[in-house]
Amino acid sequence: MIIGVADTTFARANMGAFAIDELKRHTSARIVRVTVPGVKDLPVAAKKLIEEEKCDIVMALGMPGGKDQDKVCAHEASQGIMMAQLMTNRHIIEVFVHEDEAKNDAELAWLLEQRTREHAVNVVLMLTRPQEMTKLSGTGQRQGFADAGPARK
Ligand SMILES: Cc1nc2c(=O)[nH]c(=O)nc-2n(C[C@H](O)[C@H](O)[C@H](O)CO)c1C
Repeated sequence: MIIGVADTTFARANMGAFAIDELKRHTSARIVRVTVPGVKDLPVAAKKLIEEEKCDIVMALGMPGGKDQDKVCAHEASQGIMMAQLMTNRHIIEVFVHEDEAKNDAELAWLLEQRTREHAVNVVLMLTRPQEMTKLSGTGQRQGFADAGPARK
């Protein structure tokens, strides 16, 4: 099994390093990493990891900024990532932390790491123990901030 990790220099933390550290805690799968400038470069990076590096699944890690043009970029990048998934029939787990989700730098640093790590666990489960994901179905999981939990009647 091979896991791809694509991250960006635009992000304000080393999301790739967090992902690889967490993946290694849960799997001995080979990991291939690539770093690109920004989120709009992630779709082709992920597609190349799948097609050229034979990755079974890819984490696409990015941090959209807080400006309007950043949000447009992020939307375009998401669409590209979805297209790459459909073209390759492989999951590309998009891990985006929007800069304005956090109330300050400290919270942003924490969120960039926490969301990345929690999605790395998802990736390992999806790849190696998908039945464990099914056990979590409908439980209101969130990555980073607190889980929402299941809705109650
Ligand atoms: C406006 C803008 N905003 C972001 C952003 O919020 N987050 C990010 O990771 N990258 C951004 N970029 C850079 C583009 O994603 C891309 O790297 C360049 O357009 C070069 O292809 C751009 C150009």
